[in-house]
Amino acid sequence: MKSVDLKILDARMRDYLPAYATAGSAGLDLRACLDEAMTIAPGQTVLVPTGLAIHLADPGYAAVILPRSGLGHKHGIVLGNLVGLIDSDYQGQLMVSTWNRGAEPFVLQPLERLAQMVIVPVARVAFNVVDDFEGSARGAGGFGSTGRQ
Ligand SMILES: O=c1ccn([C@H]2C[C@H](O)[C@@H](COP(=O)(O)OP(=O)(O)OP(=O)(O)O)O2)c(=O)[nH]1
Ligand SMILES: [Mg+2]
Repeated sequence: MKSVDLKILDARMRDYLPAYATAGSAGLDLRACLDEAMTIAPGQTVLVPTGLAIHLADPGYAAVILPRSGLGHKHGIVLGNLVGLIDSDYQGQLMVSTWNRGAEPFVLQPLERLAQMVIVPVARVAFNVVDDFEGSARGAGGFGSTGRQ
């Protein structure tokens, strides 16, 4: 398993480090590093600190922050940026843009798990500018061009 440097920015997080819940989990839950409960009104977006920083260091990796399915589906708590992308050279605090897209106020509790982070491999490319592409089966056929069945 790859080792990633992690800084604990708030001492309370020491006992709540992100961990895989099961041997097959892809996501690491991120918690709300809050001093007190916070009510997020319908339609409101708040930036929630996690009390943690990571430094992936290797440009062949990134982290993505995704909603937790239960919070998103049942309570409308998703991400203001839809998906958060953590660059391999980012060393600042992991922040969760938290959007209540639901119809009811949502009370976010201190240390509640509010989003999840997935570490992903990244292919970085150099562009080769051309006038024409080599032919492909799809060509420029776009949305729906292969039909529905
Ligand atoms: O949900 C998120 C998204 C991003 N970040 C941090 C890590 C990321 O590396 C940095 C910049 O994010 P991004 O590149 O998506 O934002 P930007 O608006 O393009 O800002 P910048 O000009 O800093 O690149 O902010 C978070 O902590 N949480
Ligand atoms: Mg950017």
